[in-house]
Amino acid sequence: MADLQLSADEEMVERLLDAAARGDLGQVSSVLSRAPSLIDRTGSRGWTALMFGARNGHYDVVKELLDRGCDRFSVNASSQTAYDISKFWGHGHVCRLLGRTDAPGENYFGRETLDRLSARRTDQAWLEARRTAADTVYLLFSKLSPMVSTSCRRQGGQPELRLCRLGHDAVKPLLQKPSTVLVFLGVERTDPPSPSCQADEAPRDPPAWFAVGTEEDADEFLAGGGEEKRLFPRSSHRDLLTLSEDEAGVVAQARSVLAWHNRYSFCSTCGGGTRLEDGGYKRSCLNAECPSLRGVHNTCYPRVDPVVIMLVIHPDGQQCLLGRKKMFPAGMFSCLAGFVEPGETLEEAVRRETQEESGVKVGRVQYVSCQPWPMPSSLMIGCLAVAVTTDIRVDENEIEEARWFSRQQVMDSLLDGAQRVLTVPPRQTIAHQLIKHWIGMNANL
Ligand SMILES: NC(=O)C1=CN([C@@H]2O[C@H](COP(=O)(O)OP(=O)(O)OC[C@H]3O[C@@H](n4cnc5c(N)ncnc54)[C@H](OP(=O)(O)O)[C@@H]3O)[C@@H](O)[C@H]2O)C=CC1
Ligand SMILES: [Mg+2]
Ligand SMILES: [Mg+2]
Ligand SMILES: [Mg+2]
Ligand SMILES: [Zn+2]
Repeated sequence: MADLQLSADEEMVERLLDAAARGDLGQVSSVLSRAPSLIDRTGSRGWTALMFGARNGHYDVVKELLDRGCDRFSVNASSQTAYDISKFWGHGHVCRLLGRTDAPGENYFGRETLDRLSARRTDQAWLEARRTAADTVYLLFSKLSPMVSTSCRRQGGQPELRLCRLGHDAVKPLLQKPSTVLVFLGVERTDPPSPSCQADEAPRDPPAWFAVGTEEDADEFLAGGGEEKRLFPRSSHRDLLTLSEDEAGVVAQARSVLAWHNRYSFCSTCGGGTRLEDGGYKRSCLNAECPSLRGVHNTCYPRVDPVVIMLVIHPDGQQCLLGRKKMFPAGMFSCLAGFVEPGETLEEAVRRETQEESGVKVGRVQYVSCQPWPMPSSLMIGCLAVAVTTDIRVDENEIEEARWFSRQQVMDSLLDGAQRVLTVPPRQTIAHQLIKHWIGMNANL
């Protein structure tokens, strides 16, 4: 009986997906009126009805699915949303309907979920009151790895990770250890108070968030999760990419600052001991004679390392230059990248790193968007660059191979097609977004 029900469901899903792909609004509405729960069901390679409608530019179908509350952010096996698909195939009217609620140019790790309230970092009394407030959220990091819980819901085959939010009581013993680092991350963003609020009611501070960092194993915390399975992921590069966009933004901030504390416990000018200040955003030298305390004391603040990352376009406009490092998985190629050096403009860094790594000379450089990359503190500055020469000679210390790939080859890889000759990095990387940006620049695709 259960099998029969299952196959009846599957048949309905097939009918729904087929109707969405054909633009048959009547059929889509009729299936969903009878079985509303099928709205986000997927067919082969994770395609939903919304994606099929978006792929073929069926405005009415997309609108109907959105009105019925479908999940506009679900991704297929190639990590594309319905928006990505409609943009890729040039259906501008459907793109506008699907409208992005994220800011233009926003990348993974880039979302400012909290209000950092940096002016409050020096207000000791306020910080102390927030530390012990009942609604304060603590994120625990052990050896720079955040404590997360796994959910049953699977996204692209991987379990979804969520940050564990602890209260003050849970972390109190840890906060008393001198080696523990505490960083004030900010407060939750709230809507402005509604006019119905009593004028004489004092506005309450929104919940504050702190990051607690320890270099010790903190496995005793893993047991406190009840039903949920808690863990400290050990592969930061891979596991951190499975957080939600909101949580990834908080982790980018917290992990970078904690990594700085971890590596800079002593004064870099005189080697003396240091004291934590400004809610964990400053380390001042304890030696009153230290030059780091006079003039510009920028050594006291967390570091950010600017890195240019560039998609270099062939002078014919139809190919792009991608390279692979030895450590990349087989078949994966990515944009070239390199650290900006002191006294260098972004444009010059793009030209220098491209020539060093591939031998290709670059002319015009255009900024696209940027991405904090908290492993440990890079700021990836994404650019498109136009090559003026095409011969490739790789720097084998850095790059194993670099090649020109045609627009079609890149499209096949983004769509996970059978003709794929390369794999591009996952959607959470700015490299992926730059590649997609270039493909999307041609509206006829
Ligand atoms: N989000 C994304 O899409 C991508 C992110 N990245 C990130 O960009 C960063 C830089 O790219 P990469 O190609 O390695 O850079 P580079 O091409 O500049 O080469 C890196 C090497 O240069 C040396 N180096 C020079 N200055 C610095 C500095 N300030 N910090 C660290 N190393 C420095 C290091 O050598 P040594 O170790 O011998 O001292 C390092 O191995 C990496 O951290 C990488 O994780 C890269 C590509 C894609
Ligand atoms: Mg380099
Ligand atoms: Mg490089
Ligand atoms: Mg370099
Ligand atoms: Zn000092």
